[in-house]
Amino acid sequence: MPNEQLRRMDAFTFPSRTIDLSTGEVRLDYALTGPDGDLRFTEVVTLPLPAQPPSAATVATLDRVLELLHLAAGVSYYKAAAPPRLVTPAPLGPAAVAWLTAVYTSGLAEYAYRNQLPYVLELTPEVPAGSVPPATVVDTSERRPLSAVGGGKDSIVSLEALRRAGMDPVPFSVNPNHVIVSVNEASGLAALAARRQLDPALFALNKAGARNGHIPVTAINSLIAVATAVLHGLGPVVMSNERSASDPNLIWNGHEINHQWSKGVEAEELIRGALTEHAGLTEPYFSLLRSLSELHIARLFAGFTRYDDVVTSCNAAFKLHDPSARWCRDCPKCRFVFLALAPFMPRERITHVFGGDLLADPAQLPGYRELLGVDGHKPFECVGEVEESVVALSLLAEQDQWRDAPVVRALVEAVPPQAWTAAAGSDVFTPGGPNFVPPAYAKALAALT
Ligand SMILES: CC(=O)N[C@H]1[C@@H](OP(=O)(O)OP(=O)(O)OC[C@H]2O[C@@H](n3ccc(=O)[nH]c3=O)[C@H](O)[C@@H]2O)O[C@H](CO)[C@@H](O)[C@@H]1O[C@H](C)C(=O)N[C@@H](C)C(=O)N[C@@H](CCC(=O)O)C(=O)O
Ligand SMILES: Nc1ncnc2c1ncn2[C@@H]1O[C@H](COP(=O)(O)OP(=O)(O)OP(=O)(O)O)[C@@H](O)[C@H]1O
Repeated sequence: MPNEQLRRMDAFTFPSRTIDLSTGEVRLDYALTGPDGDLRFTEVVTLPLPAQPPSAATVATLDRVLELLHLAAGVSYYKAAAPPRLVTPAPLGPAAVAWLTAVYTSGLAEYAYRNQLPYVLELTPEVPAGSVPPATVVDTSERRPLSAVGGGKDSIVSLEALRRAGMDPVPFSVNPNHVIVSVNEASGLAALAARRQLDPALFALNKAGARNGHIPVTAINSLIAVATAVLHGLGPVVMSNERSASDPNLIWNGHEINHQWSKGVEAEELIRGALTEHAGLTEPYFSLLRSLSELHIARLFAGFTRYDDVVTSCNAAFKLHDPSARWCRDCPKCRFVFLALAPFMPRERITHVFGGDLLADPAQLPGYRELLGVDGHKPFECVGEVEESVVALSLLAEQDQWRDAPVVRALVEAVPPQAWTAAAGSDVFTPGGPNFVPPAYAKALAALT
């Protein structure tokens, strides 16, 4: 379909959704509609099946969670055209509407900014009038947690905190690649996995030049995790989203543009509200690491050596097409994670983990200048705050093993005096900020910190 036709699309709808309980296959149908005809898409999510068939009550709760997943996973297809109308298939309560609105506006804010589509930031879903039959209340707070694993350092810290506290976590991933499989193997814990298949028609449209950009992928993975927890009779979904995920990259047209929005605390509060209101789950989901900075998490991660051969935080390793084997060693995330881990590891160990030494490579200097706030704005990537980077640098400047590394030396000269002053008074190792961690889990984390 030519791009002009895509641009004339005026609505995005959610025609149907099915689940086959004998295979775990969930089919989510979408449509872009406009004067030149409709464009249909189907995303297929395959949930792992439990040993015993689910009860009718479980299926009813699952269905409510899948209703929310259907809405969230639409962002991938909506963004191909970005029509002005978003039309939901059924009535929703106020918490679900607030969550959905934020997923399509704040969650697509980076996309809107890059494509210069300010109206996306103001999108208001059209929700049919009517009330939603109340969901049956389900309290799973005392059951084994499902711990989302992304292959990087953060989810490893959570998994270890839960394991050490005797909470018997179940690792869970969507589309686990070789990195995630190896991390799970290194943990020694039996993991669950779900499959998610985007409609190939989307890739064809992308190739033909359709609108494209970043989507709030954590919102989607989170709901697949909650659906799996419900189906398997497990407890809360434990995420590993850090404090700085809530901080925007920049402000545009009066709106915060945050690459990591669906990892932030606002998204966490909204999804919890939607799950409680719409699916009846009283303690469905929280981030264990919410009160910690990236630098603090890096210090905790350095305490575990069993994952050194497999841990990979670099996003290039998680691309659907042509992924890198592990760290690419040349992106903002590789640069930031190296900087954050370096103060807490012997130089040989971190060089082994990454397969190279980024602070010995002067070609990395321009990227590090951005991370340290010397040039440009915070990159559109999962990286910590400028202050965290400056604190990490100040720790490196005190260590014999790092002081004379070319990148460390050049950065120490480039960072302005006021940034050093801010770093000196920094609270990066003091947990803080709003969080939704239940008391028993807070104890598990405190034992680690
Ligand atoms: C791996 C990655 O970083 N991908 C981002 C990249 O996409 P790229 O084209 O380079 O590779 P693919 O991920 O293979 O995507 C191929 C196309 O498919 C579209 N797509 C992918 C997944 C999906 O759920 N829906 C889709 O429509 C995608 O747009 C491609 O056209 O650049 C894209 C554009 O900026 C990003 O959207 C891709 O990000 C992935 C969705 C992804 O999984 N990214 C995470 C690693 C990520 O960025 N996590 C953030 C948290 C973001 C959040 O709020 O949840 C983080 O860690 O900070
Ligand atoms: N494929 C996936 N399946 C399930 N959960 C995922 C997946 N990828 C990421 N997550 C979860 O989403 C959240 C954000 O992912 P993120 O990539 O920031 O974390 P990470 O891989 O644990 O650590 P790092 O920040 O070092 O990459 C984490 O809670 C992570 O567990």
